[in-house]
Amino acid sequence: MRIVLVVACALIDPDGRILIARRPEGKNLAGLWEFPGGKIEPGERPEQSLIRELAEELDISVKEACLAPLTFASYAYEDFHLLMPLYVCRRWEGTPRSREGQALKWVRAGKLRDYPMPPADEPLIPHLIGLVGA
Ligand SMILES: Nc1nc2c([nH]c(=O)n2[C@H]2C[C@H](O)[C@@H](COP(=O)(O)OP(=O)(O)OP(=O)(O)O)O2)c(=O)[nH]1
Ligand SMILES: [Mg+2]
Repeated sequence: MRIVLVVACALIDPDGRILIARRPEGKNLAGLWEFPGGKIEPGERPEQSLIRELAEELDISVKEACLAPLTFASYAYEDFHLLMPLYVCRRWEGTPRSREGQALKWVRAGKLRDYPMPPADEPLIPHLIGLVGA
């Protein structure tokens, strides 16, 4: 089974809400809500990949010291095994805006279940509720 390493981030605003993004039509898992992030490219450290993805997708600038590891997802999709560290970040520069056509939404951790997410993400929700409350 091919292991695909993806890094993702829960941005948390001062109200304790979390940013999720809707996967575009045409991609796998289209229409599901995910944490911003993406695949690690050759030669990158995970934190570098995440900083790059957050700039590409959301137009924000994040310092490595502002990324804290929370937990990870490990999930067997049909054609690959996803291993996805989830970081949290409460400090960034700029205002997140969608640069790749994804719908964005700030939601309370206790409301994440109202937004269909990839199956890999579901076990992450209790960790976020534990961190910021429902
Ligand atoms: N960014 C992100 N990806 C997730 C989450 N949950 C989950 O199963 N994934 C999966 C979906 C994709 O298969 C992969 C993310 O990689 P990606 O967003 O860079 O890649 P992609 O397949 O959308 O696009 P591409 O680069 O292959 O064109 O991880 C999540 O919460 N955030
Ligand atoms: Mg992505």
